[in-house]
Amino acid sequence: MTKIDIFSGFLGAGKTTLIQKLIAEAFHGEKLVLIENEFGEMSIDGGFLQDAGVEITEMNSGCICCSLVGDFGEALQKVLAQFHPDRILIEPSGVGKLSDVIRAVQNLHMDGVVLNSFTTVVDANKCKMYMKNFGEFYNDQIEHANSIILSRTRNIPQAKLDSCVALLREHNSAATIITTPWEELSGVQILEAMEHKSTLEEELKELADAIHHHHEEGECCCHHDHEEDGECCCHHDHHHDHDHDHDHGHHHDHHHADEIFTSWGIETTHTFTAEEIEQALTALADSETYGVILRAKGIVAGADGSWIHFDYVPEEHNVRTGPAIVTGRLCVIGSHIKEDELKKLFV
Ligand SMILES: Nc1nc2c(ncn2[C@@H]2O[C@H](COP(=O)(O)OP(=O)(O)OP(=O)(O)O)[C@@H](O)[C@H]2O)c(=O)[nH]1
Repeated sequence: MTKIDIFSGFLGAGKTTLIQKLIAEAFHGEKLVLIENEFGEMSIDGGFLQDAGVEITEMNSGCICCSLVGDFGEALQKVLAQFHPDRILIEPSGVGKLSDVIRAVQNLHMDGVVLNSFTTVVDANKCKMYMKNFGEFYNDQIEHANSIILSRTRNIPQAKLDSCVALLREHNSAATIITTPWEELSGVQILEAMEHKSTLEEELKELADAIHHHHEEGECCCHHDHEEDGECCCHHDHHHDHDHDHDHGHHHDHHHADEIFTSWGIETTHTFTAEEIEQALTALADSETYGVILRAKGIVAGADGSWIHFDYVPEEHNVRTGPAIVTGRLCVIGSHIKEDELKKLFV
């Protein structure tokens, strides 16, 4: 039996960090496959997972709710046949809807596979802001999680933590919520909370009902009403769909991630100093100039021969040295981002 664990969470919440901890501390002796569906031009990571002997399948094309159904099914079948893993870890894009991912997995009806857990990682400091600004995506991730794991709770003011938990509870009364800083917990403790069976069973039942309902309505995973043409928009090009909606003068309140979020990425042979990267990341907070930047990450050559690895989420960035990669690359994700201005910073 292969367990599937889904690790949802908004851009930069800490999904990869959590997976890393569980691999180091909780999944000992298990054969693991990680399927990543990054939003953006390229996936950037420091290679730690390969080092840990984890098979990685990347799916970098397209929106999760549509591409998942076909490509994802294929990717899953392939890794099952090839590796017979004990566990498949799925890390959907930070702007993917968890309900779409769960539904896509369930619709595959694969033998020998059990949906084991669906977890959402939440940055405790940004919960309120993201709920307000990106609720359609963010709240879906909260509502469908059977456990919610807060990141960055170490030095958070008590009142902020309380209000974060209260907000989460408004959207999900049943999930196990982990509020303890991860450093104080073992991976095994976290995994036990993730696998909290009773809520998972309830959640699966609710989802089964929802899927049944969904089929009755003749809707596809996009929640669009396709009665007019009887076809699921998943087979269409998204942009075509928009035209279609405009043509018929009706609008819907369901968005694809790529309608709201955009990404810009480059491969670069330029060298940078750590100070230059620091300055560039500090500048990203200026949303007038750059748009709302939600996430940036990259690995670029340092002017001194080292390699610079960096991460950015609003109000926080991290610049460090790390191993070389085959060519420098970086990626920026946000809402209404201004590529021309970003180029001035990084090109
Ligand atoms: N201080 C602190 N930083 C954290 C914590 N979790 C993650 N980070 C940092 O936040 C940044 C993003 O973490 P990731 O684990 O890459 O987040 P992700 O959800 O995989 O991000 P995406 O790449 O957008 O999918 C990194 O710089 C982490 O080191 C935490 O609990 N505390």
